[in-house]
Amino acid sequence: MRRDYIDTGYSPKDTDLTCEFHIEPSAGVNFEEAATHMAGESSIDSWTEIATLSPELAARLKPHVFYVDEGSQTVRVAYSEELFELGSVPQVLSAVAGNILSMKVVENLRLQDIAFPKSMLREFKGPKFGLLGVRKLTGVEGRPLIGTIVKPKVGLNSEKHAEVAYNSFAGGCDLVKDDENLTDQKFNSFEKRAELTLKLAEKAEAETGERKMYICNITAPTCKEMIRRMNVLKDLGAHYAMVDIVPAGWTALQTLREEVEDTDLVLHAHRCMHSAYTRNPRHGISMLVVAKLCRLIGLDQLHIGTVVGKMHGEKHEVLNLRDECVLDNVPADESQHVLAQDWGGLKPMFPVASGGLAPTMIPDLYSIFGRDIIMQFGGGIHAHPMGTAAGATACRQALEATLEGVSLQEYAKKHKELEVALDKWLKK
Ligand SMILES: O=C(O)[C@H](O)COP(=O)(O)O
Ligand SMILES: [Mg+2]
Repeated sequence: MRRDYIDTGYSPKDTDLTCEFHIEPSAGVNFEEAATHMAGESSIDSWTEIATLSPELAARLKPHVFYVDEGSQTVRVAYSEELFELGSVPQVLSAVAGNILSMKVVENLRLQDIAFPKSMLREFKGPKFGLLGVRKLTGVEGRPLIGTIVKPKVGLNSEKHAEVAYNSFAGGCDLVKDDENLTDQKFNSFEKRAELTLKLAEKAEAETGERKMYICNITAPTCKEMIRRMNVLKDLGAHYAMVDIVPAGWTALQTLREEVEDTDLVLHAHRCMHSAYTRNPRHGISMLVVAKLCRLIGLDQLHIGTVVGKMHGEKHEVLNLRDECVLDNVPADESQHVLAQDWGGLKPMFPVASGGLAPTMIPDLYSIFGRDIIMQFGGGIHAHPMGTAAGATACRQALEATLEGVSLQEYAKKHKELEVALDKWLKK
């Protein structure tokens, strides 16, 4: 063993950042050796003994692998806070999810969770609005929010896009958002779409007496351009902006969060592309880590999966994400690779279920997530045989039925839009 990083007698300090990893050593490498290499490479060490690393420096900054379970291929490592730039998500990831994922000594390696110390939490603002702020802004209390994604994902011009959004609002949607791959294309420019859609959101508000929020995607090639788009939205009177968190990157998210201080926009986080590194259960970074970084940085709403829809993710994993979004104190759950996290007063995020949902799934969604969830329906609204507005109405009817404890079939007897939705999506 090159270094004494395996230290199962060590108790992590309050100021340590701790990580849980799943490790599969490569053939011929023993488990503790792989863990030692991984701990060293993610902190102070190199592939060979380095003369420039004095015993004093190593003693002060060395990682402590304080939990080792070869059977479950799990280790936990405590890192001194001194190793980190406390307010920098990119720097933390360059350390604990950086070179180590590429090392030959491991066949597979996955960062399962990071527990952040208070000293680090203090460097981040967390969400400006979060769950309670969104409830206040939308005026929706005591029930899940209903949202949609304008479909088709891309291709509609700005006028048509705004019209589809208007129909969704008029039918009963609280929120209407862009799809992840709609940004600023020739057929539908950012500026024109934002202007027309926000105008029709206002019209729908006046007609329905409900708050109607349009969530425009500001994902762009540079942070400078994203900030410009945020300011365009602010000047148009918008309350929201959406960003594709993984394609845009962590530095961009931290930059946008700073801009929220001036623009006062709620940040909706679309997690598209996360599965490039979260889906393989044996390698990469878990979605739990992604969710925690989003809360730390201060995004307000985050897609966490659907359980019953089209997106990958077992119920227990999705519920762990939900808990990490909303709880002030997350208890440790060894079997789920969840470390305890006291969020130190950072506000909860509003979890979003989106992808492959139909109004017929609302009772299941409600029993899985409860009331603090944003339910989003794309195809489940725009494919309604009576059109978009009826699709949105069917969702509101299904939610009313669920909240009243009435079956959808019973409620549909007096609610045509729901009846048609059941006919389409239940009898297939
Ligand atoms: O961005 C999303 O969440 C998806 O576009 C949802 O669309 P769907 O409901 O049609 O799957
Ligand atoms: Mg989408």
